[in-house]
Amino acid sequence: MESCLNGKPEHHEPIEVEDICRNLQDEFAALPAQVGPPMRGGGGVCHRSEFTIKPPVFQQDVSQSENLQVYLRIRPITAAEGAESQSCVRMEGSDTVILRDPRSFLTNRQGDKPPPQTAQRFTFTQVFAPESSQRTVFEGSVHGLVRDVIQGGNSLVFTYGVTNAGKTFTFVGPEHDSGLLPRSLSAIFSSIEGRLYSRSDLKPQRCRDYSRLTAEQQTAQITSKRNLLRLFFPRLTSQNRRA
Ligand SMILES: Nc1ncnc2c1ncn2[C@@H]1O[C@H](COP(=O)(O)OP(=O)(O)OP(=O)(O)O)[C@@H](O)[C@H]1O
Repeated sequence: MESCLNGKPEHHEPIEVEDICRNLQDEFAALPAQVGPPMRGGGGVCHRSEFTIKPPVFQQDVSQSENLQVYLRIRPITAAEGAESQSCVRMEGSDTVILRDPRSFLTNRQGDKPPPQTAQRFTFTQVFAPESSQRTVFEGSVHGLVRDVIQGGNSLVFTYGVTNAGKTFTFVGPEHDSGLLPRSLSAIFSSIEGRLYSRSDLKPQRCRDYSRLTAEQQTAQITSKRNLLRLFFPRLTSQNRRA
């Protein structure tokens, strides 16, 4: 840990991607073999009617009143991933998911006897199902934070997940179905509509401070901004001059 914090971790042997994959699978199976209460498979997602649940390894029990809120969005399974992948993830209420060991599906494909069904339970502030719309995710997660920011609060929002998990889709989204960032900006700009200061005699300084400009300083500012625009967008500014 120390070497990670102080700089690049030292690797004595080359790490191969295949090794990492194998290790992760072993980790899944190497949990303490404590058997939890049997659970009825509901919603038609689980193939078996019962399976054992191992004790949670990551129980992030985050209440709304805490500063840190962790949301999980499950994206729809793609055709390439196959419908059977859907069976790996099952929602239990609005804040919990059950993950099943994917090896059981792989072994089934090869015709071997499937290993005992094992699962892990993860709890979040809220879990969004694959069919959740961008609007539902925004209103259920970030909307309240944006309101706080408009009132002067501070918030940090980030997405975290493996490649192809849906981070960009959730954060930015396609043009016709915008994600968290455009929705947040739209809420912020709507909130200041009609309250914009239209004169150009204030100049922001550092973070929160500002200075009032004299008439000469305003002229100098306007000239320097026009020059910059001409430099970067010569065609646009010459069209404006003609109009
Ligand atoms: N909720 C969703 N509904 C429909 N399609 C989705 C959803 N989430 C992700 N996708 C699709 O899944 C694919 C991967 O999503 P995305 O590019 O957002 O992943 P990512 O986590 O940003 O990946 P990377 O880290 O590699 O950039 C994209 O084709 C995206 O359109």
